[in-house]
Order: sequence, then C-alpha cells, then structure tokens
Amino acid sequence: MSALEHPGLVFRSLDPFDGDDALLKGWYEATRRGFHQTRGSDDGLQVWRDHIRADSVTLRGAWAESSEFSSATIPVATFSSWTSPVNVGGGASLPALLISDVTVSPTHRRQGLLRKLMTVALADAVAAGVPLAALTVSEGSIYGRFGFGTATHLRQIEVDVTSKFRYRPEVPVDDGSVTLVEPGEAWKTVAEIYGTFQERTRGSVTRPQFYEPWLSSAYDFDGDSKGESKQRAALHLDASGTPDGYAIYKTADERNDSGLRMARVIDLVALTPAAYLRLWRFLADIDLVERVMWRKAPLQDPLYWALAEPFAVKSAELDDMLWVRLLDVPAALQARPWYAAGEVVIGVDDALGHAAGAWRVAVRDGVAEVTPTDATPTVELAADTLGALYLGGVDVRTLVAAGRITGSPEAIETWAAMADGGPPPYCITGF
Ligand SMILES: CC(=O)SCCNC(=O)CCNC(=O)[C@H](O)C(C)(C)COP(=O)(O)OP(=O)(O)OC[C@H]1O[C@@H](n2cnc3c(N)ncnc32)[C@H](O)[C@@H]1OP(=O)(O)O
Repeated sequence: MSALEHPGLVFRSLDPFDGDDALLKGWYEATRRGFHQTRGSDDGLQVWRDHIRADSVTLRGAWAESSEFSSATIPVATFSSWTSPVNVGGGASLPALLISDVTVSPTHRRQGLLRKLMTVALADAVAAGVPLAALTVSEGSIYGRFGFGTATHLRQIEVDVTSKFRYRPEVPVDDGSVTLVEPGEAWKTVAEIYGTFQERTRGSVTRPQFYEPWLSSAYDFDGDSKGESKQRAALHLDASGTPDGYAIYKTADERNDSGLRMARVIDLVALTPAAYLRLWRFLADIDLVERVMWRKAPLQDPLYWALAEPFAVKSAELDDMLWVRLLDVPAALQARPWYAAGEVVIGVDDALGHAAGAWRVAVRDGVAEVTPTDATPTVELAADTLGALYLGGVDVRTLVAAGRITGSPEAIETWAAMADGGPPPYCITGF
C-alpha cells in the first residue's frame, strides 16, 4: 500500500482557491468537529477561507469512499500546512512547514491516518527544500515519534494589580505614553510592531493571516460571529511619539477562579523594556480590576524583577509552545547561532529518516559547518531531542540529566559549550 492509501477512504488535497466548495466547507466542518467546536457560521468560513488563501495553505484530508451512511463532504481526517519563516536566533530566519488542524474522526482513530498524512507532508517539505517543521500541540505524547521536540515555553501569570503593584525605586520613569485606540484602527500599527518583534526574537513565528481578523476584532473566534466586542487595544508611544508596544486585552465579564475582577491580556508585545513595564503599569492602572492574567509571559520576565513585591506575580502554569523538527540538519544547524568553537560528531536517531545519521558539527567564530560523516558519533540523541535543543529553549546538561543525550563526557562538554547560550526563545504565536 502506498503512503496515502487506506481501505474505504479516498485522500485528496484541496486547492484553497479553486477547490470544490462543498469539500472545502466539509473540511472546515471536520476540524470544528475534531476540536469540539460548534458547527461553523458562514462568517467563520469566510475568515478561514481568507487565511488558507493568504497563507497558501495545503489542505489534506481523507474522505469515506462510499457516502451511503457517511458524509460525502466531511472528511474523517484533516491536516493543514503552510510554509512561513521562524526566527532561529542570531538575526536569522528559516522557512518552516507549519502544521495545523490535525484531526481524525473517532470512527477512524488509531488506524494510522495521522501517521500517513504526517509522513507525506514532511516528505513533500523535504522535497521542496524546507529545512524545518513546527507545530503547537494538544497533547504532549503525540508528536515526539515524528521527530518534534518542545522548543519554546511560556508562562501563564496572574498579576495582583491592587496596591501590591509598585515598581522598585530604581526602575526608570518612562518618558513615553500610553494611548487607547480601537482595535480595528490599531491593527496596522500592531502588525508593524509584531513584525519588528518577529525579526528580533529567537523562536518567534511569522503570523498567519487570521491574526488580522482576530486582533483587529473583526471576528469573534470564540463566539464564531462577526465583530468581537470585548477586546480593547492600548499602544505605547516612545518619547518621540513612535509606537513601540501594544497590549490587547479584555475586561468585560472577566473573573478569576476566586471571583476577583480580572483583565485578560490577549496579546502584548513591547520592543523595549521601558514599553513593556509601562504597558504593565497601564494594565495595573485599570480601575475596577484586581488581577491581570496573561497566558504568554516570557520565562525570564522583567516584570517580576521590577516589582517591589515580586510575589504580586503568580505563575500558574508552564506551557509548551512551539514544537520543532529538523528536516535538513546541515541547513538548520548552520543557520542558528553557536557559542563556542569546537567539533563534535552527533548521531541522530530519526525513525522518519530526514535527520538520521552521523553529522560532524564544527564551530568557528560562532558559525557551524555541518557535514554528513562516516565517523562514529560521540554524542547521540533522537530527532525530537535535537528539535527541543534547536532554539536554545533547554540546555544540553538538562537533556543529558533526563537521559535524552548520551555520549562521552568530553564530547558532551564540548557540545554543551557550542550549543548552549544566547537569549531564551520566545514564541507567542499559536496557529
Ligand atoms: C498540530 C495539531 O493540530 S495538534 C491537534 C491534534 N488533534 C487533536 O488533538 C484532535 C483530537 N485527536 C485526534 O483527532 C486524533 O486522536 C489524532 C489526530 C491526535 C491522532 O490521529 P490517529 O489517526 O488516531 O493517529 P495514528 O493512528 O496515525 O497514530 C500515530 C501514532 O501516534 C500515536 N498516537 C495517536 N494519538 C495519540 C495520543 N493522543 N496520545 C498518544 N499517542 C497517540 C499512535 O498510538 C500511533 O503510534 P505508533 O504509530 O507509534 O504506534
């Protein structure tokens, strides 16, 4: 049986522009069903169409061959992907296959449909010369077997913004200002600020088109209707009046588990530390709000260190964010930054083959040269562990301690000195 064959099913790829309309609508419905959402509205369908067209999304699916007792249009499996830049550190970006909307109907689960769709999508990306793949996950146990490792994390925080919220005396007073703008009017500025953040931030992903209807409040993704009415937008302007940060947040009807009145940050990007702390000052200054919740705070958060009472920041949860998989080991490793000169032969175990083999990694002046070799590896790891290491979100010693990297002590020491360093990766873009 070839890669995309399964008894009783037909596999298709749908063209976002010219695909059969009923099948496109059915594909969209399958994802809504798979993620336990309501049936989709026409407005939601249009928003999705705009995204798949703007981002040139490949839509794969498997439909029942006979529709006598099953849907002719709603597939039993869906898988979407598109190619977009990921910042890999040191000012470099690489194209990555971004994978989303993976669903398999309960009637066909654990029959290998995800495996088939994933295998074909990754092989196509390799054939097209795409060096990385990335996704965000619903469960942590699914994608390691396909070579994906957890490469970036986020912290969920809840901040006490009552009288506890005070900056330490040495925190400089911001000479910029904050202004409230309607989200639709703020969108162009928001997109520009995010674009700069994306260029500067290791681990950040270029946003798909659906961030526009979401953050501009044109469409309510939770309510599946036109016009999100609760979101507010604040821009930070530097001393010269140039926007360099924003916060998009909600206050209406928001309460935390203890019933305290809450603001929920939807998206917050600041290009300078001053803008970051000033936007937090602004959020803390919203009257009738006792707590501010944000799911996407950085692991190393200046807010905690700037507060006179750092315990005003409660970290509820550490969340995984971006999972990364190397498809072209030399291209991927040569693009990222390195932190010490040295040479190591790594052996990568990859069931799908794309990263498998022995690779000589030689670093000079912060740049790696990576070549396949017949030499015996002195450091061994699996493809998902290489993915986890790739953006610097975890260090070599931690993965050695976890039993996921083995090798001679000297080679591991050299590999750690070469690989570990630089700013922690930070990705706030789900897809
Ligand atoms: C990028 C994203 O879209 S993340 C969202 C993923 N989707 C969801 O969570 C929606 C609900 N879940 C589903 O639709 C399905 O259960 C899926 C897509 C997760 C899995 O689809 P299936 O077709 O059942 O997976 P498939 O049969 O190909 O399994 C492939 C391998 O993954 C394993 N696997 C599949 N699902 C899970 C799981 N939830 N937990 C652990 N292992 C899993 C299988 O055991 C199998 O292992 P093996 O081949 O090494 O023996």
